Amino acid sequence: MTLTETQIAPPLGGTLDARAISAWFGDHKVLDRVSLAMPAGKVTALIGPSGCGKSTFLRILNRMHELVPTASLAGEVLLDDRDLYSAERRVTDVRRQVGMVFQKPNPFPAMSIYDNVLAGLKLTGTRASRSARDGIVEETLTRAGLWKEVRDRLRSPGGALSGGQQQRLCIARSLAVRPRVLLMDEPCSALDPTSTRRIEETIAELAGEVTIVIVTHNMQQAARVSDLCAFFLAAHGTPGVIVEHGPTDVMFDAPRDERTNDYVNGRFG
Ligand SMILES: Nc1ncnc2c1ncn2[C@@H]1O[C@H](COP(=O)(O)OP(=O)(O)OP(=O)(O)O)[C@@H](O)[C@H]1O
Repeated sequence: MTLTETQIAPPLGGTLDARAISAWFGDHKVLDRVSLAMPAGKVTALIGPSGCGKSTFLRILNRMHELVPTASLAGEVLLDDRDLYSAERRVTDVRRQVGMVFQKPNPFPAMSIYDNVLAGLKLTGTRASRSARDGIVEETLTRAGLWKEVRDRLRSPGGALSGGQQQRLCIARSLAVRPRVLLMDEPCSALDPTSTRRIEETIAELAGEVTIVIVTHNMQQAARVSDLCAFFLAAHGTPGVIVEHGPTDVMFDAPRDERTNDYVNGRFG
């Protein structure tokens, strides 16, 4: 694939629809028939106590779960009505369309900021002219809220940035391959409050353009950044299920289930 300047406009987010997802590590079942629709351009937060399967569910959404040798799953994940797990679907294509930002910022530390942004494009074999590359770097760093801070030092190593800047660089790197969906697994848990707030602003700016699914333990963060919330729970060694999901304001102000109410108000977990 060769990119031209006209092709670097951001695509609109896609709708993800997970249907009856069960997951195992070996014979340990960790999710039981979890269904969740994650609407295009919205931010969906996955909340719940440790070990209830949120990260596993997230990693199923871009086929990273299958990287674990003992892992298996049942159910289907549709991206705009097409199953990510169908036989004709290439896993590299799935991971390009459904990007991932991890808990710990993981830029290539010795690689320049400029090359870090383009690293995913190189991996997918995408060729681009010099001016198209410059355009992608500026556009994605701008969308990730980092451009103004790094525009004068694009050739500096990614590892020289602060933790919060590194995380925004990783967001820019994810955006450079033009994903329809961005998965974020506790993206702020390694960051200070100021950097956390900056990432939250970035999420707000990206919403609408990209569908975002974020795992967070921080209830204030879930309330601030998400449109929709899903509350996961795994009771007493049983596999994780979604107890309740819906608009974030309802989940926080008027949940239907007492367990949701207790969790969002910090009474367990
Ligand atoms: N690679 C793995 N191999 C075996 N078991 C795993 C693996 N990853 C996760 N598990 C198990 O799957 C279950 C769900 O873990 P998962 O990390 O998805 O939960 P979580 O809700 O994201 O937890 P946390 O909030 O602590 O990150 C746990 O029992 C965990 O021990």
